[in-house]
Amino acid sequence: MTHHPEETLVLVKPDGVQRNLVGEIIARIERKGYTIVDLKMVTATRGMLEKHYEEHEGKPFFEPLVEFMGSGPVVAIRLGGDRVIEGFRALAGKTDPTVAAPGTIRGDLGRDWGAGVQKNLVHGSDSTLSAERELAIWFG
Ligand SMILES: Nc1ncnc2c1ncn2[C@@H]1O[C@H](COP(=O)(O)OP(=O)(O)OP(=O)(O)O)[C@@H](O)[C@H]1O
Repeated sequence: MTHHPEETLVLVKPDGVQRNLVGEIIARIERKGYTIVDLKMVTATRGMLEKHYEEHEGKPFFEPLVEFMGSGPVVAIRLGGDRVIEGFRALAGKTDPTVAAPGTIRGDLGRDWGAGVQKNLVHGSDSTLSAERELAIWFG
């Protein structure tokens, strides 16, 4: 049987695009050895974001998060590689960029800009099930 490496959805969020960190973030992903299978820049619709963040619906940060994520273009990446889901999340670092470990994308490039942990540069799917669901939203 042929070997199909795992895939995950990575997003460079609007703060990463606005700060011109797309190249830096992609360079880290490539140096780690993962494969960019597909990539596009897109400004998400409200519908896409409501689906993407459906697990957070009703939480106090949901509305501001959807608004922020639709405030400008994001770079969506279909990323492949063995254990890429956990591997990319390790590269990204903890959700809160203020305390994310140095060496990670969020730890090296992120901080609190006054809206708590919202502007944390990247998203990465957290399970095979979310990866499949999220890749369908962003890549159809
Ligand atoms: N308390 C909060 N206040 C503001 N924004 C938040 C808060 N918690 C989470 N977020 C935002 O919602 C996103 C999704 O939250 P989640 O808990 O799934 O974090 P994560 O799994 O580390 O991040 P992601 O799913 O984006 O990789 C976070 O990346 C962050 O942008």
